[in-house]
Amino acid sequence: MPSRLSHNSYGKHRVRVSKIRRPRQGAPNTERHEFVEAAVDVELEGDFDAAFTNGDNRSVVATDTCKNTVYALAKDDPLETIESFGLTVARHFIGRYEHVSRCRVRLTEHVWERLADSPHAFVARDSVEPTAEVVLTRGAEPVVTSGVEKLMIAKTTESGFVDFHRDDFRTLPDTEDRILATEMTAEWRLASADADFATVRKTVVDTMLARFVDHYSRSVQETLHLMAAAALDAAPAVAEITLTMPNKHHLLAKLVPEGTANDNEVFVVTDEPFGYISATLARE
Ligand SMILES: O=c1[nH]c(=O)c2[nH]c(=O)[nH]c2[nH]1
Repeated sequence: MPSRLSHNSYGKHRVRVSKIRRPRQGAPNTERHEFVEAAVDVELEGDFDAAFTNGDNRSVVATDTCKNTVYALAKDDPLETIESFGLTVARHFIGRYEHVSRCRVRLTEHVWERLADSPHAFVARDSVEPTAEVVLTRGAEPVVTSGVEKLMIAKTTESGFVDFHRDDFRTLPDTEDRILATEMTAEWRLASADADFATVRKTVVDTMLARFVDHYSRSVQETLHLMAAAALDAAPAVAEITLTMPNKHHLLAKLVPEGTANDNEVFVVTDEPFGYISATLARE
């Protein structure tokens, strides 16, 4: 069967790195540390066809080398944000290897919060994972997309779902009062790689959360759209935003003994199947 290699990429995923930023003053147990942790995916595209089609590895920068590179770059990069470290990694691969035409770096941060104002103790309280993706194509500007995963939000009223399509496959009744719960993923593409990533991140997340609270939700679709539109309005540095909201259903529990009332108090929480709602909003 004749075939053509139409696309290929390779790299190392989940290179887990942490860094202590040390002010380098005072005794080791008194200096005030900053502690950051991320998992880094590196993917390369370029002149690698021969490795796939001929077993010719001469151009292959080993995935093990990709892993070593992440740790080597973390020594000198302050890891100020996952976006800025992603840019450092992508620029390294494009700068050093002429046969690499595109480098895609995806990072997920594991957030450590300072504990009890200690100079060197931290706690991870939050399920939220900040994410970033940097795609650098040779000869082009880097494209930076920031995001969050596992942002768990819920409201216990001010949500309903009525008047949806009627046919003989529908069984779900209209409801004017239900729990709306989701584990949101958001990704926002920055118009420029020079953006102040941390400030934009705070603006986007705070704005979306405020919008989640401030209205009666007629559907996940409407709420998602309101949140994305508010984020675009509040953050001019964002060119496009995609939100994904799985609908984590809380279904009214049928209580025993038979006939016991359940006045919207006790619910069965279901994982699967779940509704899956997603949309992208771009600036006009
Ligand atoms: O907000 C919702 N959107 C839907 O599309 C949907 N479908 C469903 O069964 N429940 C819900 N809720």
